[in-house]
Amino acid sequence: MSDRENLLAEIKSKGVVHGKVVLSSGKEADFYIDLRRITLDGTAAPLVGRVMLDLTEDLGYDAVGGLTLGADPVATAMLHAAAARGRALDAFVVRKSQKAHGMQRRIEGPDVAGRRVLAVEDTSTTGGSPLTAVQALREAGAEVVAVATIVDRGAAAAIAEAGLPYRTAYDLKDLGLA
Ligand SMILES: O=P(O)(O)OC[C@H]1O[C@H](OP(=O)(O)OP(=O)(O)O)[C@H](O)[C@@H]1O
Ligand SMILES: O=C(O)c1cc(=O)[nH]c(=O)[nH]1
Repeated sequence: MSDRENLLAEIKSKGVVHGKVVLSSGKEADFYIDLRRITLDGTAAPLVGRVMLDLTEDLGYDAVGGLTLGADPVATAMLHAAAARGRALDAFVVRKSQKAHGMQRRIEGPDVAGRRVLAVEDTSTTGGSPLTAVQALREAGAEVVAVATIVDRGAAAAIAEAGLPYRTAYDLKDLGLA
């Protein structure tokens, strides 16, 4: 099986939780896709790195990250998968608010100013989380080339409205949820 097929099987078996939940946006849903159970899983996380690199390989970026916490292990999986392929790819973490002490940074990691960066998420429903990261990255002087998620739950229109390309490895149909 390919990495993409293997990762889909991992998500279906370990990441989908059925039952009433309140989402980040405040909306209610009948299922939750808990991708922390995938991006922090020793078998699935390396697949995440390779699948997300393959999905975005034509985009020409040299740093990757997004809004903490969901985006963080996606970005580091990509960093390590890129290193294994001989490619130097930096990661960064966008804080939900600027740190009040220490370096007082909103974006942690190597500087992103003047660089082409990819904004990632584990999953997105409204686009709100990746677009918050995009705004912070643009304020920091980065050029955001696109947004990419592992599983899309419906964020395409919001991301297109922000003028950005959007890539997703899987949608709800792939998971048998739509
Ligand atoms: O904002 P949306 O585009 O609709 O996407 C949904 C968000 O919900 C989850 O994070 P959550 O807000 O639960 O926070 P966490 O990453 O800190 O767990 C997920 O990781 C996305 O960031
Ligand atoms: O919209 C969300 O908050 C959300 C949905 C989902 O399936 N998984 C997740 O982590 N967040």
